[in-house]
Amino acid sequence: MKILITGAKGQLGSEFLKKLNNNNNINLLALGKEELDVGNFEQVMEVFESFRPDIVINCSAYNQVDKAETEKELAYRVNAEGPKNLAKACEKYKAYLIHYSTDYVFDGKKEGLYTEDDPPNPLNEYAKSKLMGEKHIQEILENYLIFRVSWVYGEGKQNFLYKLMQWAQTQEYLRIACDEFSVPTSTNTIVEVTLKAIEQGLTGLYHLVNSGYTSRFEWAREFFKLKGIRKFIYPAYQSDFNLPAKRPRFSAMSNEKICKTLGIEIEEWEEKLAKDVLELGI
Ligand SMILES: NC(=O)C1=CN([C@@H]2O[C@H](COP(=O)(O)OP(=O)(O)OC[C@H]3O[C@@H](n4cnc5c(N)ncnc54)[C@H](OP(=O)(O)O)[C@@H]3O)[C@@H](O)[C@H]2O)C=CC1
Ligand SMILES: Cc1cn([C@H]2C[C@H](O)[C@@H](COP(=O)(O)OP(=O)(O)O[C@H]3O[C@@H](C)C(=O)[C@@H](O)[C@H]3O)O2)c(=O)[nH]c1=O
Repeated sequence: MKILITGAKGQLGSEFLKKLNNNNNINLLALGKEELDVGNFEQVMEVFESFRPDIVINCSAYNQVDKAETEKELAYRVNAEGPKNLAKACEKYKAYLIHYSTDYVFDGKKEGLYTEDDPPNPLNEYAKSKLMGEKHIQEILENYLIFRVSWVYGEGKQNFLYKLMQWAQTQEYLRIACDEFSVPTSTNTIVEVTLKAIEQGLTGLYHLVNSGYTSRFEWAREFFKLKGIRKFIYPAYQSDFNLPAKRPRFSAMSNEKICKTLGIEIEEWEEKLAKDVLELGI
């Protein structure tokens, strides 16, 4: 089986590589953005023409939420045009496309966990570009799987835990939002569940997150406790930070649909975080 991974140098792409690299049944082509720019349609078609993948796992993204407000064109190129190009190529070469979207497609006004039936209403340019990416895929392809994930962390830098470690080194105490809620989700969980879904040839849109939900403040406290870092964390409000992009206050999603469909349980975020800190040194 031939699998193409795009955005392979990011935190999710790297986790897939760790898992799939030594599998003799898989012919893996993992390309970073220098080798394959998903926003370049001709380049995408060239890679498909020569490699002819059966499965494409799109880990590429423009993920800088605040910068996307001003670098709008680039954000849409990667997050909307990229998936569109990949979907067109998958349609032509009969490949199965796996793609990732975000909890930020929601506005955070629901009083409960978001399900796949809830209407999106993105608040910022990053989220609008990601929603557009979802829509392009759904319009072009039938053989696709879109997973909305949230607050992703792994062995990379594009995550909140990495930022916390940086802040802890440079600030006397931390001020962390206690009014912003979602689900911290491990790249390891995302890879495991994605591979199970691929095995079953699942198609459609699903929410894929660890179980439970929390605030940024509690997430930070739990993380520092697990790391043995004694640092005072002051509960602040989202509005204190005056960030360029608006973020939903409560975007926690339910993983019930994917769990029921695959007949699995997904670990609570605290348990998974404890394991990741211990085993991976996150
Ligand atoms: N990180 C998070 O908190 C969340 C992530 N997601 C989604 O999960 C998926 C995986 O994200 P994650 O691994 O965390 O993100 P990363 O930012 O770690 O990885 C994304 C990768 O895509 C690369 N990339 C950027 N532009 C292009 C391009 N034009 N062509 C090909 N590759 C490109 C990036 O390169 P470079 O860094 O050099 O620009 C980076 O290596 C994405 O779809 C993301 O939107 C959803 C919710 C939360
Ligand atoms: C500067 C600062 C921010 N904050 C809070 C408020 C703010 O909303 C939040 C921003 O953190 P980040 O920039 O890491 O978060 P952000 O990049 O918005 O994280 C999101 O990334 C994208 C890719 C997603 O799809 C989402 O699921 C989510 O993971 O942190 C603090 O608590 N303390 C601080 O000192």
